[in-house]
Amino acid sequence: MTNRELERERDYVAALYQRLDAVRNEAENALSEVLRQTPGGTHQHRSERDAFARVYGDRIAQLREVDERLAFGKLTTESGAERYIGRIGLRDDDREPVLLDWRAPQASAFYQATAAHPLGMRARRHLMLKGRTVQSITDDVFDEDLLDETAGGDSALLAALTAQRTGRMHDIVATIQAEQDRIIRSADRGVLVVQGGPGTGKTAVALHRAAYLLYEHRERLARSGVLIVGPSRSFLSYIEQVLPSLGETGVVLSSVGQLYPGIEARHDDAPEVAALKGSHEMADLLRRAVKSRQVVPREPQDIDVNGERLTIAPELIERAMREAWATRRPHNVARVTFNIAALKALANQLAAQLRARGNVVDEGDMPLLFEDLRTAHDVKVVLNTAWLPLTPLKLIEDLYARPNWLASITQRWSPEKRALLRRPRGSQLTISDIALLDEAAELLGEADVKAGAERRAAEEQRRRDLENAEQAIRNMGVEGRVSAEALAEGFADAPARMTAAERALVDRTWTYGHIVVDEAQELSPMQWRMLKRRCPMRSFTIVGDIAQAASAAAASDWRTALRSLTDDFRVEQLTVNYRTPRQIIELADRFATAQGLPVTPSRAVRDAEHEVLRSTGPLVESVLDAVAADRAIDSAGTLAVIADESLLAELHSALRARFGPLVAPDTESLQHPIAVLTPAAAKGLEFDAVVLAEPRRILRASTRGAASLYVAMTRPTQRLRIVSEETSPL
Ligand SMILES: Nc1ncnc2c1ncn2[C@@H]1O[C@H](COP(=O)(O)OP(=O)(O)OP(=O)(O)O)[C@@H](O)[C@H]1O
Repeated sequence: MTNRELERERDYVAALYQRLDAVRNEAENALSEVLRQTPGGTHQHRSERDAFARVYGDRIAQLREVDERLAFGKLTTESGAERYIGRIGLRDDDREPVLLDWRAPQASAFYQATAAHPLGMRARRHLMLKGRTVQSITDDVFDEDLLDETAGGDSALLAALTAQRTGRMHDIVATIQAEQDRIIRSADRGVLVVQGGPGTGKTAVALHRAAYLLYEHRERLARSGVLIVGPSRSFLSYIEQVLPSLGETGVVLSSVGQLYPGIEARHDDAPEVAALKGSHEMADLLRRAVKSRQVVPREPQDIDVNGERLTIAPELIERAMREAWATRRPHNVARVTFNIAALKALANQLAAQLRARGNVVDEGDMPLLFEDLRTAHDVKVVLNTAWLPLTPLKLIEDLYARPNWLASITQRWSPEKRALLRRPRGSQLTISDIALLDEAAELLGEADVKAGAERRAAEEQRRRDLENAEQAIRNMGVEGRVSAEALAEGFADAPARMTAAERALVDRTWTYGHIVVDEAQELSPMQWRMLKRRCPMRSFTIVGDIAQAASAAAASDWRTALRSLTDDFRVEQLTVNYRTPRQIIELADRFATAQGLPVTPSRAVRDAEHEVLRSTGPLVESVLDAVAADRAIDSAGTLAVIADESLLAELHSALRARFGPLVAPDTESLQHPIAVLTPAAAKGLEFDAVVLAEPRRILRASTRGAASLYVAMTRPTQRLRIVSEETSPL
């Protein structure tokens, strides 16, 4: 029976691949057709041709991405109808669906149906493919009458969980579990927090949810974009394949250190500095800092305008300032109002002065006087001293590098607290600085009024491009096959041509349709403020584990953590650990609970083949031995040596000397079988095996040492070895 079933599935899946090839051919033919059209005609024609070529090119690339495991499941309904589930939807020549996109509502029973709640289904079948061929099938039967005909066999989930890790995260589309599926498909509005212990699939769920939302709200989100924020660059490279493999390419991935366009911060400050920079009070401090750059002079100022002496009274400056403040615009924008108000008042004063000396000055002369004053050096100096144009970088650098100024705006701070911010100009920006720069940019506004106007013009152009694209699609008769948004992106002249995702990355003021934040427990109030500005509609998926919060600026519960974002959020819990075998997670949870961390207990789906091993002895030697012993068990898997920063360099060079090119060249890379990492760099990642070097050192490294150690212990999918010089706290 099983063989017959297997053959049947092979035939069906083979037909699906034929269909995929046919669709791809269609796109390739359409592309060649477009490219064959002779260039020439109007600029508009050429631009349309290029845009169509780009859209078809993208479609072909997308169809290539979904080749692997195109179909992975089948539902049999109570009436006997069969629905195949895959990475994308496909229809046959008669437009009948032959493969359902996993995100379609009719596919949801594949993930949700159970024997107790079969949701109108008789059976669910998992199809395991190798290349384009079905290798095996496993069935869950919800109807006892069908038991005879079913295949049985290994669970697809266990096969996925025990598979060797490659250093890159894979999609879980074939084996999403019911509790995960509910979260993935929940409504996009508002703020959703997904809390779960390590390895419960939070990252996987977050990424699949992004893919789901893009499917469900394609039009809106293609225009505004989805942003995924992760803790580090190495984490982003770990997850970057997942969405393309689900056919989604337009998502913006960014680490917190990359959220300010044009700058990439890769290192953070010392914990107590990061905690201060991340705290709410920095928002007030920056506001005061900006305000302190709007100064009414104490004394009247005597100036010279083309040989004419003028005295500028402090009251004149103050009145102009009041006018500017009334606009409630940011500093640099309001400065324009200030300047105009001051120049007008000065022009009146100058006119009165000239008239008093018997000159005739009428209304027609006023623009000339205004212009004379605007270009006069002395006037510029006075107005700039009163209201200096500022860039975010200059404001932040001054704040750190000018202790007297800092003291003048932080009178209630202790000298020790101020000293935390002290730093010479030109120092490298840290991850914590990024949110401060962003806050400063918000308070300052566009320094260059022209740049603002150019941006508005570009937005207007994009709107027109979109209308033209819609028209071009109607003209070509390809409605529903090509999206106007994608086509419009191709209209821009080559150097400026950017996808929505690319535009979002370079534009600080871009607002996204949805933001996914991973390892969200680490974010500081200032970082949440920055993210709130990136999505004023507050449509967020926030995933994390409060017990793993290791950064100094992190909060210890979600309500406090999210205070700068919203009070109104819903929390979903994930409770099954898919990564870490029972023995390891039990040890880790016991340790974390004893340390007072707010652990969310999770149930492991499997037992380890190997118990947790402990060894003591001279550290470097013992680590080398532990790595060698593990390679003897599995020479092809991934292994991470995790240690406190202070031990990293020594361990890394010893490992390089012993294991050569198997070891990553630096302490960030993941593309080698053996990685050497701090707990912070290992955050969110996983390896077949972990060698944990000198846990006591990690525990004592900071006030959040216990959380770092908890993170480190929960990285392995198979084996954990704990190595220490003397006794270990574990
Ligand atoms: N339904 C599933 N099917 C197959 N694999 C799964 C499933 N859910 C999770 N996994 C796997 O479990 C591992 C852990 O998932 P993930 O990294 O998303 O966990 P996490 O909760 O984000 O962990 P951490 O808090 O440690 O960052 C990954 O390898 C993921 O692919």
